Amino acid sequence: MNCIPLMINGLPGNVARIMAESACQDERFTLVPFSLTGEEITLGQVSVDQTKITLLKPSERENKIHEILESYPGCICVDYTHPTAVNDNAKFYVTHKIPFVMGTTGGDRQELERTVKNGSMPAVIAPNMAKQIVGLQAMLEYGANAFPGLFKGFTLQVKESHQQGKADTSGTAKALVACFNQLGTDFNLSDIEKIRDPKTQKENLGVPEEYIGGHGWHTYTLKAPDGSALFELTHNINGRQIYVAGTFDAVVFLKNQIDTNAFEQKLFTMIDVLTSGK
Ligand SMILES: NC(=O)C1=CN([C@@H]2O[C@H](COP(=O)(O)OP(=O)(O)OC[C@H]3O[C@@H](n4cnc5c(N)ncnc54)[C@H](OP(=O)(O)O)[C@@H]3O)[C@@H](O)[C@H]2O)C=CC1
Ligand SMILES: O=C(O)C1=N[C@H](C(=O)O)C[C@H](O)C1
Repeated sequence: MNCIPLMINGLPGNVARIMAESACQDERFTLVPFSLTGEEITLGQVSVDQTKITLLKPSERENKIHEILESYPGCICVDYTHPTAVNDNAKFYVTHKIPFVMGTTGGDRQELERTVKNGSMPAVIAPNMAKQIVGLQAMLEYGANAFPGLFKGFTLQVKESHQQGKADTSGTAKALVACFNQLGTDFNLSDIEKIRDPKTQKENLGVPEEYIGGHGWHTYTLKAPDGSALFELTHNINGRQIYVAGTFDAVVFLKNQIDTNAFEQKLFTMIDVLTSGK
């Protein structure tokens, strides 16, 4: 397979950096030496491995993108930016006919889906790229479709803990709540408990010190109305490395879509990627 040119957007952010470093070590990809960044970023360049990556602010990117696409034909974008950037970035990719993986959470998700469906290139959008969590999500979706109302009358409590700088409520938690509600709970997204205080994370939850700055710990608790039954689902992720393999599978999945079909379907999730087995 020829190397896929990969443009990782969101540098110098935390997840984008791990993706870019991992892409440099992965012979399936060529890292494109440009990255979309935020308007406030003062850095002009960052170094990843031996590669110098030029950062492009929203006000600069239109002038540069044609040259980038000419130099890196077949380029695929990976977006780990900011919830406030999701919709504009998606429109940018669609306008320039760039297939993309949207790992960034937040924004207007319905508008995001419409943007992709009205475009001409495929995209994978998922609030969680960790394959094991995607699998768990698929199992819950299966359960919700097969046994709707199974937990009717049960109460649901949702707690998610992330690094203090996380801008939004966990997109993963929101996606799982949708399954639990189909299973019969009546839970409002605004009742998700966001834990962002490092002291609480360390002392009450037991998040290891070295991961206070980068973790995603989630617990969903279902209780029977009379208190006689309790079910709990927990997934605790330390660090961010786990998101790399799924993201890169999504890129290869998109490349296969482009090579093999006429894009009847443009919008894909990580469950599609996992199901494809590629
Ligand atoms: N799907 C998944 O599996 C996962 C998703 N995520 C999601 O990825 C996103 C990024 O997380 P994380 O790296 O921790 O966040 P960070 O805040 O560390 O990084 C985000 C970066 O994006 C930059 N940015 C802001 N606006 C734009 C813009 N318009 N275009 C491009 N870049 C921009 C920020 O710049 P500035 O600092 O100036 O704002 C910052 O450098 C979050 O939404 C998070 O929830 C995280 C992990 C896994
Ligand atoms: O910001 C993060 O860190 C994460 N964001 C995603 C989310 O909002 O669910 C995925 C994971 O929890 C890490």
